[in-house]
Amino acid sequence: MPEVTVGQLHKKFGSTTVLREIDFTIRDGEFFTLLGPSGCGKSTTLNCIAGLERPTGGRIAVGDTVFVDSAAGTFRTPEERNLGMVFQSYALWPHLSIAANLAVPLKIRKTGKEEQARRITEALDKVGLAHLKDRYPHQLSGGQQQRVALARALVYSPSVLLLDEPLSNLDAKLREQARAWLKRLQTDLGITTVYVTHDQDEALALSDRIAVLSEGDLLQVGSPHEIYERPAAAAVAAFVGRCNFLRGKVESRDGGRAVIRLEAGGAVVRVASDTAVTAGQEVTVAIRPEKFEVGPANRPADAANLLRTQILTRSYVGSRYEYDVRLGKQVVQVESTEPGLSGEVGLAFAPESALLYPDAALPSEDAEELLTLQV
Ligand SMILES: Nc1ncnc2c1ncn2[C@@H]1O[C@H](COP(=O)(O)OP(=O)(O)OP(=O)(O)O)[C@@H](O)[C@H]1O
Repeated sequence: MPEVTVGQLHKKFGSTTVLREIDFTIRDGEFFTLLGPSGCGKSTTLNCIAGLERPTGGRIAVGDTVFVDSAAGTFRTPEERNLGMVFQSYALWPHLSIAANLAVPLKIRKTGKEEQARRITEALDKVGLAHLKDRYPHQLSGGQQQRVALARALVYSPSVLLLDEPLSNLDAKLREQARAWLKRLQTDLGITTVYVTHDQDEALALSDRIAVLSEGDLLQVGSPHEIYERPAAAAVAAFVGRCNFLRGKVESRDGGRAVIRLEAGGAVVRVASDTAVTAGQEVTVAIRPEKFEVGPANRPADAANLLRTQILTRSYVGSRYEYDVRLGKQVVQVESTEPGLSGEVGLAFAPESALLYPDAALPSEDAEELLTLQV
């Protein structure tokens, strides 16, 4: 299976730029996910790889085969690319049986009758539906239709599998089962897969690596662990998982740590930082809700950073409790297995478990509104 290289990919619709110089390489056999909020350009990127959109600039290649090279005027049609594609809508032909649906791409490729039958059985076996080959799409559940769509994309042995939100039409429980099944299938087949989703949990669970897009820019490419633990930008931290953003001003540096006075509550905290920040600079400190250790408000502050806060509300979410706490004029989200926290509490966090972004801008106005108390 080949690598997929996308270089300097640029796309405009009319005068609107929707992709700006996107660069990534997908490794052989990798499950690679394009993740980001609605409208960030995920589907456009996938469609450029599929050949359904013509990029305004850049280069796309699979192995040694160049699909697009804008500078050289190269553009291969979707049929010439031999990629397997599955859409959210499945796009099965309702008047054709399952076997006949799978035969369509084989007929287009002029595959012989016997070979067609062999490939159809093999592809349906892969998705566990060979016994339903004579049924029609409306006689199958949503989950089964989605498997048929996948079998139809695999039946002609594509070099790469392209999946655009394929699980979005399934209900929550089925979606989780389908996710595990899809991951097993992809691992068994070892097929290079490009997956589009706006669902961060799905991206974290399925992917070998994730590319996070925002408004046409590629913000970060990394393993799920890197994306969650070391987000390259505040916007990545905000989009993947829950995160608190605290504004502050750098007072000094202390070795590999920045000493910061927080705007909310006025506490002075230390945050590990490789980024060059200087005294007086405005920064944003990002801390995930599970990185806080909750304890008494009056314990000694020298062991770790300590924020004195007040519990506002508690929600039970099954495995843990989520608390909203007040820090100055801001609401901070905290996770704990302790059921009975109330009144004043101290939130401790290690300098290494917070993230520092060298600008005072919160990722979005929505986030700011959500996190600020109206007092
Ligand atoms: N054919 C088109 N003509 C004009 N604008 C388009 C066209 N297709 C997409 N766009 C715009 O390009 C931007 C990126 O769209 P795209 O579908 O790639 O986003 P996305 O991240 O896949 O979002 P979603 O998850 O909502 O599908 C959006 O602003 C969208 O409105």
